[in-house]
Amino acid sequence: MSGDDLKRMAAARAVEAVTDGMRLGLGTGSTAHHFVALLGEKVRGGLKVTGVPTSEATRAQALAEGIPLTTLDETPGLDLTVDGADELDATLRLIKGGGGALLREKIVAAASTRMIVIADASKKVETLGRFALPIEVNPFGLEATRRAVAHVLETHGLPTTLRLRTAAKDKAFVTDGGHFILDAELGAIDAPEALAEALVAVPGVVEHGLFIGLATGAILAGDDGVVEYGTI
Ligand SMILES: O=C[C@H](O)[C@H](O)[C@H](O)COP(=O)(O)O
Repeated sequence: MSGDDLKRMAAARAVEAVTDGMRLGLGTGSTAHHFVALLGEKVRGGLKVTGVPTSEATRAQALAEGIPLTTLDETPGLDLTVDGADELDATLRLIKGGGGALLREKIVAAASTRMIVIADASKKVETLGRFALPIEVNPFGLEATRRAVAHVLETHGLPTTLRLRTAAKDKAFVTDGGHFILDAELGAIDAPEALAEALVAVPGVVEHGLFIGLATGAILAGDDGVVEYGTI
């Protein structure tokens, strides 16, 4: 089975957890894309939900699918967010932001009673850090912020190389919020909670891709089938 088939399989299981009247956070990325497409089919079949998209890309997809949308200003509390992840560990700590949507994803997940992660089974790791940690920063003072972030990494015994994420033609990638992303190749993050706290304390850091205490369940699809963790 292809990786994309596995993502769709995980998304299909998550759609089963959606019930009439739910206020949903709609994730971003290739796995969440399957979820939004499958949810759209259900909505066209009569399911009544409202969604808050976590990116402009997901907003456009959800609108095309006919999914009614709301905002966190109109609807500050959500029942369930379904989103992909770049990595997750056994305690449902995540790295997210490979697609650059981490800030809105984290705000939406934090506003949700439940968050279900959907992914192919290859995303599960023993120790977070194989995937480069995205750190979203304000463009103002980029070099000073980069130095301060490198210092935090050094004090946590981690590699300090930070790569400014680029888009087409070597231009800096710009998030939906107008920020840049520094990707940190860390290898293994032994103390994600401490690192998360230290990173948000750096002026200029808007958010980082460590999602801790947000996911309440996970659906992972592998060649042997679907495995669920936590509460679905
Ligand atoms: O910024 C992007 C998000 O955090 C995605 O949910 C994450 O990168 C996983 O994406 P995918 O499902 O495409 O692997």
